[in-house]
Amino acid sequence: SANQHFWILFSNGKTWKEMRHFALTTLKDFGMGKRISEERIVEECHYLLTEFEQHKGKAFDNAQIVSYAVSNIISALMFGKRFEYTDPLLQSMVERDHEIIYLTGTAAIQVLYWTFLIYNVVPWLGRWLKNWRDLMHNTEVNKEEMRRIIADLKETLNPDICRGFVDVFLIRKQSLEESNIMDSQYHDENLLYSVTNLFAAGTDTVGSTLRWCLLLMAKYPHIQDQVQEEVDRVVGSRQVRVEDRKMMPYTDAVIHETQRYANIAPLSIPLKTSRDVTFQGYFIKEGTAVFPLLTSVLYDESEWESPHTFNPSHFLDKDGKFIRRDAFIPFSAGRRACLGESLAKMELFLFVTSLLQRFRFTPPPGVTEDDLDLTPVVGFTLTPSPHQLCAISREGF
Ligand code: HEM
Repeated sequence: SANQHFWILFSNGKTWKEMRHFALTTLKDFGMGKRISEERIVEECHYLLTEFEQHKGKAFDNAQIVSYAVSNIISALMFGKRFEYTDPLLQSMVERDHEIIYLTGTAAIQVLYWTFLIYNVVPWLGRWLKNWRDLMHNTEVNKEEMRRIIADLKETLNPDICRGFVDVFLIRKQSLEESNIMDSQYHDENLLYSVTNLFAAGTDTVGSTLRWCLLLMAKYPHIQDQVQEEVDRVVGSRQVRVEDRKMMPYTDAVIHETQRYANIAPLSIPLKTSRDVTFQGYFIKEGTAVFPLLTSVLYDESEWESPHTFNPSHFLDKDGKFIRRDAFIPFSAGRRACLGESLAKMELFLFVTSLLQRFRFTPPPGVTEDDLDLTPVVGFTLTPSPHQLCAISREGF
């Protein structure tokens, strides 16, 4: 069934509980949010910077390369290895994930249109069916590629050296089979879904947030000035580290404000009520599908001084110290909240600071800051419209 394509993201009950718990503990064992993932991200930053450097200050679209770098962080956790940016397998995985996320969004949105705009059914139906077919096709190819990678890992499995999430899963599966436990959740399909889900959830989200941040820096050069002043003062020309963050309230505020303003997962993920609830005077029966609109919180007029403006001061007090805000919930909240939050935050901080330490981001020649368009492309997530930026090497680097 369609549901099966979506494992932790779109499953419920026993499977979700067991798989979420397994994913969380295994990823933590492999250093999600800890020093070891910091090392991986730092290593990946070097590859990414080299790639940006090669454009020698000329304008280019950074979408693909940013996704490759981010995808490699998940690969490291899943498979214990990174891919070269020129590897066709990496390129195809990233491209297909991207399309799946876009097509899922258009499919969901078009279903809504379909329900409400009955008059338009005929023209929409054709487009919708085509998108649905593309989505199913991409999902199949994606699964095929993952199956191959998993098969390779299975062949070279050595219980003494766990390379990543996939190995842990396979070893758990083997030992359950040896104990004749038949009804476990540790079977090939769940492994496949968990790996594809973690890629889907962890690549486009971080990649598009990073790209929003660079675009916003190019659009608002006075804000970029302040980040770079802070990076130069606190980090200088050495490698940036996660522990630097507490000394960098302005940069931290800029990253938080990027996440708030970019609002990349406006609908979060559809959930089901686990019991009857009354919300704002409405009675909602147990088992009803609900879409938590994160936009309504991230752009709440009663919470934010200027919700529709990119304004890092939302996260700074009058002395320039970083302040947490309760209405900052880009990762959603509660039991189903994002499982990768700690990893995502670490990636964003290290990638953003490393890039701004080395490069000045500007619009292409002949394009003004005002011309840079902040209208998102609407899929399941909101990504920046296709654009080019110059990454100009800063003095001393
Ligand atoms: C800027 C980056 C990210 C943002 C904004 C983000 C946001 C979200 C949101 C809004 C949800 C839905 C929560 C809900 O339904 O209440 C979610 C779920 C999830 N995210 Fe993330 N995410 C990000 C990065 C990541 C990363 C790096 C990973 C992988 C390690 C990840 C893995 C997941 C998973 C597995 C779920 C499903 C959890 C469940 O249903 O139990 N995310 N994320």
